Amino acid sequence: MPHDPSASPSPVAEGTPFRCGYVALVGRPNTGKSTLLNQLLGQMLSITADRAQTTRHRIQGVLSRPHAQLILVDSPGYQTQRINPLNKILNRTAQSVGQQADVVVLVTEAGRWRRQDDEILGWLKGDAPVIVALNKIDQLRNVNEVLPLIAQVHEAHPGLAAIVPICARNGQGIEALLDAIESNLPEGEAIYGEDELTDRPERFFAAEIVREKLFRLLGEELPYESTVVIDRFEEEGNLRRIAATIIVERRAHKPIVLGHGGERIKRIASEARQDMERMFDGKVFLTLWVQVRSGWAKDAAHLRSYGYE
Ligand SMILES: Nc1nc2c(ncn2[C@@H]2O[C@H](COP(=O)(O)OP(=O)(O)OP(=O)(O)O)[C@@H](O)[C@H]2O)c(=O)[nH]1
Repeated sequence: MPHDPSASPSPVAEGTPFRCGYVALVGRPNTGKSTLLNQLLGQMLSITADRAQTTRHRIQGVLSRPHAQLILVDSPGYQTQRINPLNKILNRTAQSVGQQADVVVLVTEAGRWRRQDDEILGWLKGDAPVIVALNKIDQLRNVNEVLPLIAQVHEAHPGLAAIVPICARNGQGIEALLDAIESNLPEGEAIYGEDELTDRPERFFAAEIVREKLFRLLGEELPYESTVVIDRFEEEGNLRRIAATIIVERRAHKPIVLGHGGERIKRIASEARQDMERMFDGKVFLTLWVQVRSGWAKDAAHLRSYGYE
């Protein structure tokens, strides 16, 4: 809406503007991305299943702050890094992530700057603002040891939005990192309303874990229009009984997901169950089905037209 200078200023114009956008964590293996994500997860909300499953992003959670909504997304490179040669992945990550995210956080290690870190930064140039998180500062003898590295990275990559030393394991520096991310997000209203967010993320994560296994084990064969629905999620003490359905659009997709003699679906189920047991810290009985439901993708396309993706 055009600004009318004669109108009395809105509260937003007077105060801090609200910011909202997609944030991606990238980096070479073992730098602490998962640990950082877990550190953030404690503060994050998840999205109700319908909305999350319309997307090609893997949304990991939404962080609501007084003046910002941060939507953490996974990058394709991050998802596939275990089944692809490193360079191909980093390249792919860098190529796609700038288009996917409004802010990119390169997670690397304070004591171990590598040539690959420079390469990733080179690839990321020109897209979204990039913040470098120098992780594992607890491994330094003295935290001031990080200062020369900050100067060095700053000189080599003057376009960086921020360089923030952190310890993903104990949470040190995380607030500063969040502030840096927030100030680099575009101004805009929250994408997710309160009614779309839940503070009971387990169900959501169960679906996400199955989706991740599908992605990892099917790779290029993964039918574009597939989704995962949690049919049942029951807790009995430390045991969770979870039933999930992988929905595909065409009959021909079903054998791809099942694999020869059902081998693939068994592996998806077994790996997903192990991840869930780790995440939920308890026993999991997982039942997995594959169902053909023509037409569901049209609904998804309809939801996408709300502007998501
Ligand atoms: N000392 C220390 N170790 C950390 C910190 N953050 C992560 N680590 C350790 O670094 C190792 C790798 O951490 P992950 O979080 O799995 O790293 P990642 O980048 O997700 O790894 P990939 O999944 O291989 O890409 C683990 O052993 C973590 O415990 C930290 O702040 N300090």
